[in-house]
Amino acid sequence: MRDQDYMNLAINVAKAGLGQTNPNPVVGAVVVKDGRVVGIGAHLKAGEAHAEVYAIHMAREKAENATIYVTLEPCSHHGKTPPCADLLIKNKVKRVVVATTDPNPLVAGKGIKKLREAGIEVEVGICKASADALNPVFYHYLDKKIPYVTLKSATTLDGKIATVTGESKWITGDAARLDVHLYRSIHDGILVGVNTVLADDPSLTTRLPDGTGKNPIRIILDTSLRTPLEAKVVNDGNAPTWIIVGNQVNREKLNDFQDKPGVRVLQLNEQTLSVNSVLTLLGQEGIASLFVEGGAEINGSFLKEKAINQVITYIAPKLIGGKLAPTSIGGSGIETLGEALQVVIKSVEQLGDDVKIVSEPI
Ligand SMILES: Nc1c(/N=C/[C@@H](O)[C@H](O)[C@H](O)COP(=O)(O)O)[nH]c(=O)[nH]c1=O
Ligand SMILES: [Zn+2]
Repeated sequence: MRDQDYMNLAINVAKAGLGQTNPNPVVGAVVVKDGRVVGIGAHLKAGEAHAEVYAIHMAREKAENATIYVTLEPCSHHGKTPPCADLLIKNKVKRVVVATTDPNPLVAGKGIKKLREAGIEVEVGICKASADALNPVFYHYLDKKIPYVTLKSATTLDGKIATVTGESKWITGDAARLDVHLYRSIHDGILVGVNTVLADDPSLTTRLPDGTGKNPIRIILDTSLRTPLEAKVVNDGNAPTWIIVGNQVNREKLNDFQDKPGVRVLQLNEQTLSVNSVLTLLGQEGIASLFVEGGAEINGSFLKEKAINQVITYIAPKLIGGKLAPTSIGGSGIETLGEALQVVIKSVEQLGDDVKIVSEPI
């Protein structure tokens, strides 16, 4: 196997931590000695061991004179765990292959420098693009301190999210809906508007066939606190629910929700909720990744602010028409094509009968 092959293995191992490590990045490490893999590790949870620690621990005495492949530069600062660079030096690793350097100013280049000063051969840049593609959430949240926003919509071929009579269950099939639950399971928060709560009474939990998958925090944008007291999101206790309201909501209305399990009402000091204030608040609350499931009005407000980092579109092979049938993005809309949010299509795939398109704003 070549360096690239071992690094691709480390990249795949890193994916074990997806959705579990925020606000830390996912990282993978593979230790190779005399052409044999002797240690593998992934960072699984912020505050717990780093990928290198697991891999070196598994390699034991074979780590001496071995090569370690790490998807991100080994840390050199004393965070919640001792520096990995010191661990590699202590275990007399011979060569360190790093896919990409750490964007964290605390770390950038320091780990590599420490290793080289200890006489360890360090190579940087193998599979850099694939390694960077692991952590868009980490890079974005570190830089901006607001969540990385994925906007998801599910429409018919003619772009509708429901019929003129409001019927929407279901537009997409099981495979696409399962895919949505996989996204939910790796996100810190899922956000809908109160109109979706009123129309669908959604549970917004992760329901994977094997019953695994963590539930994201359910975030409801609800300027005047119209969320019904009997709604699933405030009664099922399956996941925390944060209802974000404007400053016109009075005290007794707020008190109605205080004994609801896991429900927090967060009041912003503005009459109507602006996307930027919501994202700033969620960033402060530690939400690094946000899955926006609409509906149309909410999607419209995120589009207006261009507060979108990734778009997941599911298209079902159905036509329902209807001038009044809602499309996936409502709101006041963008008036000129020149101001359109231009995206790059990253992938197109078939999921059952539906098509899934992943795109990212340029
Ligand atoms: N109508 C559809 C969707 N609809 C999405 C939202 O309008 C629903 O309220 C929300 O997914 C329900 O959440 P739940 O109760 O946790 O299942 N989303 C999809 O991917 N396909 C659809 O056909
Ligand atoms: Zn480390």
